[in-house]
Amino acid sequence: MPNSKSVVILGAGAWGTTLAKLAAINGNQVHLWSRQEPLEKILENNNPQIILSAISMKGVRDVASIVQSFPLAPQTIFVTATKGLEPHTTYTPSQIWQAAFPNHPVVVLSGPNLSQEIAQDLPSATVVASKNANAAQSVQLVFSSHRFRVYTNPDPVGVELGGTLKNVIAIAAGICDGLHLGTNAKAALVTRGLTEMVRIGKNLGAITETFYGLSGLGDLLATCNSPLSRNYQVGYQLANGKMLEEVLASLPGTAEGVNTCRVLMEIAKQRSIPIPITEQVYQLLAGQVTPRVALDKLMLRNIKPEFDDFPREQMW
Ligand SMILES: NC(=O)C1=CN([C@@H]2O[C@H](COP(=O)(O)OP(=O)(O)OC[C@H]3O[C@@H](n4cnc5c(N)ncnc54)[C@H](OP(=O)(O)O)[C@@H]3O)[C@@H](O)[C@H]2O)C=CC1
Ligand SMILES: O=C(CO)COP(=O)(O)O
Repeated sequence: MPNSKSVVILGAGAWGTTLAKLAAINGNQVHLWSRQEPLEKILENNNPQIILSAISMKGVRDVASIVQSFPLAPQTIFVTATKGLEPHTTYTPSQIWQAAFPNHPVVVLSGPNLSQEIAQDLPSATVVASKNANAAQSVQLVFSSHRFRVYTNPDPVGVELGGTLKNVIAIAAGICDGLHLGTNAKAALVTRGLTEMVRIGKNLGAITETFYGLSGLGDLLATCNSPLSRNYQVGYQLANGKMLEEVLASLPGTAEGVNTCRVLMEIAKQRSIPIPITEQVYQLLAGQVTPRVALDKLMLRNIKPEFDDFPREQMW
């Protein structure tokens, strides 16, 4: 294949395995790494043009520092598909990769991508975002197929935060469905959840419009409406009376929203950003409130205008 690339995928979990298949379908030479094997051989023998990380948030920094110890071609592109935030530093995965490899292009891949559906060959779309347009376009070509439509976007911060912040709202959506609160409640929750995502995103330097695209609203809808989502499952099972430890132990894979929620509360406190839904999810995960009390606390907040920053000329 003339445009075939050497692609190393780090993390042989649900998402890494699915992305490896998508890249292989297009004739790329794909090498999937799980931490049971030595990374050295894969990196040294294959001269990767693209290194994609689908590692859970908790492993990103360690894996990035292992990769740092190997010589790489200067044009090697890093792609990150992790949806999480690092505790304490509050870094996003792409910030960790960019800090470890300051001279390499970094691309964020994120969208409404429940891996089980993609693995069944169902149609799906995603976004690849980077400050480096050429790098984003290269990654777009690697993964685009008749079943996986890949868009480029110049706002990596917004794309990455969309995929990360929606996980907390998906926990809340699972609670909403687990309590059988109805379609009106779910619509209100998801819409106000998007408002929280935009508020945090803008504060962290994202472009607002990005949150209304695939990686924001798109992923929010997919994750808040699917029992395939691990984050949704956390909320649903908590609403049905299970303990958090019990839910996490039985979950197939990682629910990043649990840790993301804790990190978001730190960010919101430092920057005085109001995020009431996230705050109730946080208190629920910490065992400080029951689902019903969290609901009442949200419904009984002070009444207020719908939008924080409606255009001045449109106000009364
Ligand atoms: N599944 C999905 O539908 C999607 C997932 N994502 C995101 O992708 C990321 C991975 O998700 P997913 O594949 O589903 O999760 P899984 O739990 O299935 O896999 C997690 C992966 O991370 C690796 N890992 C975990 N901790 C460490 C560590 N300390 N050091 C090295 N490797 C580690 C695991 O390795 P090992 O197997 O050796 O434990 C495994 O390869 C998450 O951030 C998730 O939000 C994004 C889009 C879709
Ligand atoms: O990010 C995802 C879909 O886009 C996967 O969601 P979960 O991690 O909640 O399963």
